[in-house]
Amino acid sequence: MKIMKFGGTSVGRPERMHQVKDLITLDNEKKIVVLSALSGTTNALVAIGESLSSGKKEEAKEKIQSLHEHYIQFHQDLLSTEAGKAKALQIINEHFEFLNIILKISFNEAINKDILAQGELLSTKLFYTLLQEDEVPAVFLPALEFMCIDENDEPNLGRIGEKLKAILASYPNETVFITQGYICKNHLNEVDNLKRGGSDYTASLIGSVLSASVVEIWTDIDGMHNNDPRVVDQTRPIAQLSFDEAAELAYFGAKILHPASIWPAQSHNVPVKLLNTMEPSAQGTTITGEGEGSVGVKAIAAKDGITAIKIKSSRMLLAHGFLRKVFEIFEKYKTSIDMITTSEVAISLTLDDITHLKEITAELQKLGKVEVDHYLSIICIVGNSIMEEKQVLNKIIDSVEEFPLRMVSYGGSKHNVSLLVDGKHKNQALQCLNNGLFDFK
Ligand SMILES: Nc1ncnc2c1ncn2[C@@H]1O[C@H](COP(=O)(O)OP(=O)(O)O)[C@@H](O)[C@H]1O
Ligand SMILES: N[C@@H](CC(=O)OP(=O)(O)O)C(=O)O
Repeated sequence: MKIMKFGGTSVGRPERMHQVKDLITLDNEKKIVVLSALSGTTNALVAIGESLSSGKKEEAKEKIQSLHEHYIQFHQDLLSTEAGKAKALQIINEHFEFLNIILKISFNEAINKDILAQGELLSTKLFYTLLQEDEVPAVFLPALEFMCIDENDEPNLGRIGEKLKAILASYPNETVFITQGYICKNHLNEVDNLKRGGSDYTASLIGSVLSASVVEIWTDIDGMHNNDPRVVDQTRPIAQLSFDEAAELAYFGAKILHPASIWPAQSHNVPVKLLNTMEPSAQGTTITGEGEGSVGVKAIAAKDGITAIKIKSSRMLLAHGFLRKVFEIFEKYKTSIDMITTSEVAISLTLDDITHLKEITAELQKLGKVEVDHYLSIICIVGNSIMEEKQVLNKIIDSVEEFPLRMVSYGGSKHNVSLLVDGKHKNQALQCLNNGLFDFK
């Protein structure tokens, strides 16, 4: 059994959906095909939810109308028979009728989650209609029947596995199963989701519970690049990464992968491949337990919107138990820390979730003087045992010498060096690191 996940860019145009159909029918291996919403759809649904939450019903109505028109055009280009088109139109109209009904009722967070789920429901149903039109045998597998998260929003692997295996057992002879990425049920049995970009996570969770042969993430680029191709000139795909390297890159901003999508595959040692739907023969990136191979810098990623907190106290570090008190405050507000450095009189740490910043700083002020800086970026340089490579830190520091460094984290893991810079310097710093650390001759 293999898992093939196709992102929004791979299903966002009718001709690309046809390519996806060709790719999933190339071999006879049993496969679960996980689809995201058409590119742009989840953003549009988020915008509809925002209009509704601020009481702007007319605005929401216009946004629903314009998305509806997009789908009407899409199905006409996707399908060729009158029967196929009629079926697709009926699906589209049902989902947009639902959105229009929501306009008339009072809005809340649970309804918002229902709105966000429409994208993946539409893409999978339209794709399934295309398969039916072309007489490709396949089973439609509703993710809401097996994908679930607990009261801490964590996937419940045991239950997912049990439910999914029970459903699959009723189709012993079928080879192609189509399901939705991103969406799930929560502990209240309401529709929920795995957070933005979460279809990769769906694929990896399924791959893990079924001990799949591989999880393939099909997207619009030929694998994980050594730097962010959206902002850096001259980047190249990396053929091989270890799970740890890939997890660090995803966590620190490499948009090609959802940050949580590595651990499920890693826990069952299922290889993950990043492949290009538009160029299926390209090698892509293979992520396994043994990415080890060559020592050295492999890639750079960056995470924006970081907040740094400095706690200064002359009574501090020599007093044992001080760090525990600081960490307990973050634990109380379920807020995780990314980077941390300490000195004799101060601790600096970074957060990307500032939902509870006010409460956290109020409590930290009881321990010392607190300074808060916003709009920072963490740049993460990842590679196998990079600390063993001579001069690596020198090269990194030399490359970014023109930018003030707010924090440097070295030694926390042998795979990673992290720098904290002002967000306005991020793009330039990424380019300078690319020039200083990689050879493009
Ligand atoms: N290090 C990186 N390597 C490859 N792609 C990256 C990297 N950092 C950012 N990206 C961006 O990630 C995009 C693919 O992710 P995404 O848009 O979520 O695709 P999909 O719609 O298939 O889920 C690429 O088009 C690329 O611009
Ligand atoms: N459609 C969802 C889930 C997702 O994973 O999308 P993509 O695979 O296009 O990043 C989102 O946009 O967040």
